[in-house]
Amino acid sequence: VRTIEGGFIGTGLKMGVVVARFNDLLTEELLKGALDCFERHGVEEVEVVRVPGSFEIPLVAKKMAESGKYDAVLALGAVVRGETKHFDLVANEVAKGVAKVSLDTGVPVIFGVITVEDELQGFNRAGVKSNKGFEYAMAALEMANLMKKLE
Ligand SMILES: O=c1[nH]c(NC[C@H](O)[C@H](O)[C@H](O)CO)c([N+](=O)[O-])c(=O)[nH]1
Repeated sequence: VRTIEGGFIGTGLKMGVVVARFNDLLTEELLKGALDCFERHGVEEVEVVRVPGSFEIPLVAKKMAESGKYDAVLALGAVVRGETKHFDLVANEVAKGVAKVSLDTGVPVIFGVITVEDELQGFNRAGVKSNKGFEYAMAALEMANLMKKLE
């Protein structure tokens, strides 16, 4: 049986990150975790693009993926139910949009948008208990390497 897996070595990989400014107390922490992960795995080329909110992520992720400049695109955002009545709308649209971009372009786009009830839950995921940004960056490394192996 031959199993194919993507490793976590980042040298030679080009990573794109699109991060929402909305709830930036949370998203900047997610970004810090992701950049720490990339750096510690040897990624030398990372470009960070900021958008107003998570709803804008899919369009910019598509533009980045289509540019052919990145081995993977990491989408970071935080949708907090407490603040918005249209929590589900934003969260669902972003998830659907990110998945579509990935399939349409063939570039891994990692869904790193935390959807939480309130800011405290958000902080728990953005560094207090764990940093989901680091974890999502690991998925980006694995997928970037895996796609190269499947070529
Ligand atoms: O990233 C977020 N954007 C949010 N809204 C802004 C949205 O992403 C767009 O930027 C805005 O609708 C303009 O298109 C949020 N809320 O509404 O609460 C949120 O919790 N998180």
